[in-house]
Amino acid sequence: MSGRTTALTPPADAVKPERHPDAPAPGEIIGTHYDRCFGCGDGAPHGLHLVTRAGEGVRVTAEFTVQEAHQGAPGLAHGGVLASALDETLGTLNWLLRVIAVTGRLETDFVRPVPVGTVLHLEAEAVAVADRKIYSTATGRIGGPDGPVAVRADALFIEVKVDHFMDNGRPAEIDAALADPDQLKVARAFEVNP
Ligand SMILES: CCCCCCCCCCCCCCCC(=O)SCCNC(=O)CCNC(=O)[C@H](O)C(C)(C)COP(=O)(O)OP(=O)(O)OC[C@H]1O[C@@H](n2cnc3c(N)ncnc32)[C@H](O)[C@@H]1OP(=O)(O)O
Repeated sequence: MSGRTTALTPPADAVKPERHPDAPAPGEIIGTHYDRCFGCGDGAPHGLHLVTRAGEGVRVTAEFTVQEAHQGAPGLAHGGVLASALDETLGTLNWLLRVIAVTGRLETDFVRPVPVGTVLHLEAEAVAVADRKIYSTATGRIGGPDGPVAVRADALFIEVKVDHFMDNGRPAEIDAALADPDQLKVARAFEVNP
């Protein structure tokens, strides 16, 4: 992690993140946390449809194919879309920690242009935890998992309770989520009781 701003430098009392004993095994696909999520949901038509796998330790890998709907300049991915792919991959790390957390800060470097049709190979790792704060870092490579880095990010996620969504989400979608048994299963996986 580059720690480019002090906000992304873990404090002295930060500890190494610990993979939860019930976390998905290395190599296992980590399912979507919400069917309509722009990052990982199957029910988001213009979404990224990211498929993420658990890695060793507190690491995940993901692949994202840049589609025509993701362009910013002709034939090239929009930077915000690439930042979303990094954000989603980083967010999935919290599954391995078994905590619900949202992005507080995301710092992104765009190193190489990413053409439409490219498969972006993403890798993320949680590097430190301090109370509710989870520090993590990610890269996106092109041309293969060992190809050159096209994008990278450092992030700070903040642990929240399920009330964060109940209190702030639009009621129509919250009610639909609570009525969906699959969504409730996801919430139980996070050990929350909505
Ligand atoms: C029915 C439902 C089922 C649900 C089933 C599960 C669903 C699972 C969904 C997961 C979804 C993931 C999706 C992908 C990841 C997103 O894209 S998440 C969406 C984007 N992010 C957001 O919307 C977050 C918006 N921000 C907020 O709501 C609030 O600012 C936060 C982040 C919750 C923090 O507020 P707070 O809880 O009041 O915390 P606060 O006391 O201000 O800060 C706590 C600590 O964090 C630090 N901090 C806070 N913000 C920042 C910041 N921006 N920069 C630096 N430090 C910060 C503070 O300085 C403080 O540090 P200490 O003083 O403890 O050292």
